[in-house]
Amino acid sequence: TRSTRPQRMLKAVQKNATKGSPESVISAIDYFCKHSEWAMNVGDEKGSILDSVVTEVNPSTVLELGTYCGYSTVRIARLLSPGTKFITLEFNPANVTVARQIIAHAGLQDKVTVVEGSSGDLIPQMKERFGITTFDFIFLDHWKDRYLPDIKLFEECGLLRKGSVLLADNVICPGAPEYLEYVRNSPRYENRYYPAHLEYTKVEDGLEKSVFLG
Ligand SMILES: O=C(NC/C=C/[C@H]1OC[C@H](O)[C@@H]1O)c1cc([N+](=O)[O-])cc(O)c1O
Ligand SMILES: [Mg+2]
Repeated sequence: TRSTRPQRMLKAVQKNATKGSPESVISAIDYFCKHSEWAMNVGDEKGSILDSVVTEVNPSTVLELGTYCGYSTVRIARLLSPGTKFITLEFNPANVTVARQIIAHAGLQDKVTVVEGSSGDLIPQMKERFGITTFDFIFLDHWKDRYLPDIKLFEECGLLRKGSVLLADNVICPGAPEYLEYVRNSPRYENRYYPAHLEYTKVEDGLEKSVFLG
C-alpha cells in the first residue's frame, strides 16, 4: 500500500540529513516541504520565532502538544540546556513512530520523551507520571479546537506558575479564535502576537505568546 506523507518525510530525512545534526534534519524537512510535499510543520519562518522564544525563556520544563513528525520537537530540543525535562504529546500512533525516528536521526532522543495519547487524557497525568510540578514553556500545535480546553486544563491542574510562557501556532490559519479571545480577554495573561505566514506559503498566520501572571 502507498506510503504516508510522514513516512516519505522520514525517508527524505534519512537520505539527506547528517545523523546527529539537528540543523541538517530541520533543513532536510524544510527542503522536502518546499520542493516535494507541503506538510504541517511549523516551518522555518515561524520556527525562527519559536527558537527566539525558547532561547529567551530558557525553560527547565517544556511541553509540546502535537508532535506530528517531530520538526518543532527537534527545533526546541536542540536549544535546551542539559537536564531540561521535555515532553511532547502525539495522538496518532503512526506519527509517534515517525517522530521518534526523526528525533533519533537528529541525535536528540535523550532530550525528549514522546508520549502517545490525547492531551485531554495526558495533561492531568503530568504530575504523577512525569514528576512535573509546573511547565516553564508550552508549545501548542495540536488540534486547534483543543487549544482552549487544554489551557483551562493547565490552570485547573496547577501546571502553570507566574511567568509560564505558552506559545500557540496557527492562531490565524487554520485559526484558534476561541483560544485567542480567551487569553486576550483574561486578566491572567500578558499576550504578544508575532505575525508570520502559514508554513511554506504566503498565507497570513502567526504565533500568540501568552505569559501566565499567576
Ligand atoms: O491541524 C494542524 N495541526 C494539528 C494536527 C493535529 C494532528 O493531526 C494528525 C496528528 O495527530 C497531529 O498531531 C495544522 C494544520 C495546518 N493547516 O494548514 O491545515 C497548519 C498547521 O501548522 C497545523 O498545525
Ligand atoms: Mg501548526
